[in-house]
Amino acid sequence: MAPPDNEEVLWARDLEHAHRGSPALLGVSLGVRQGEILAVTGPRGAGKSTLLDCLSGQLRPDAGEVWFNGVPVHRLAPASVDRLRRERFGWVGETPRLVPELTAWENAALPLLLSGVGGREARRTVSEWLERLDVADCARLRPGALRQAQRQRVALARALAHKPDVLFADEPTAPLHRADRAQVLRTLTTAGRTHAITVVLASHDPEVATLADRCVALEDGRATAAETVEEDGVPCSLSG
Ligand SMILES: Nc1ncnc2c1ncn2[C@@H]1O[C@H](COP(=O)(O)OP(=O)(O)OP(=O)(O)O)[C@@H](O)[C@H]1O
Repeated sequence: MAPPDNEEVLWARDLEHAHRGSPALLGVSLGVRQGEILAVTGPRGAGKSTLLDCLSGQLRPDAGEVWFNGVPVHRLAPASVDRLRRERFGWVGETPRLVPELTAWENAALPLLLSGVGGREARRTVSEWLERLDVADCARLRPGALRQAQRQRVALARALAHKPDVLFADEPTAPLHRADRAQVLRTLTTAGRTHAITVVLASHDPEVATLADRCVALEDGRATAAETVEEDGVPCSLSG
């Protein structure tokens, strides 16, 4: 069955998944509108990462459906999932996985170059993102010479430079100090808003909800609350 609401770029119904017999998702349904910033909150082990993995096609759920723009992600062949993820999705995780032999600029440009964008255009686009993310002066350095916060910003530039339809961010600020955390979160959500990129942002930090349009709270693999965040940034509850 196709998703009922065409405004929802991403739609999931009754998702269930267990890791080696241990249940991680127990019937989660949600929809994300084009350009919306959705926070997925909940304590450690609540199922946030499993949900993002299923939504982004990295994990095939045991049961349930995931649709992206009318495409049944849960039924796609691995090669089609890879293509979807490369061309339409961006991903930033807890640990910035950069190629150690490449400079910050080359790392951030990889998805663009792999998708056939010319060197000059890739250079311009990536330079703009590195500038926006305040790491332009690191462009020629390799990851080993960067601080963790700088590496995470480069990973963010890589995830955003090809202007994905959906950016998935799974605990993107977990390894950062408090000041860096706030700045990276703000940069990420601002980038989403100014470029109409849909953002699905998972974190156990309730502060992320203050930056989102809406919040889904998970607990023990179930959605316990789905709330619209007020303009003054009232966070959604964690317990429903
Ligand atoms: N690869 C795995 N093998 C076995 N169990 C797993 C695996 N990944 C997750 N789990 C279990 O599935 C449940 C949900 O984990 P998940 O990582 O999705 O939650 P989370 O909310 O993202 O937690 P965290 O904030 O700690 O990452 C937890 O009980 C976890 O221990």
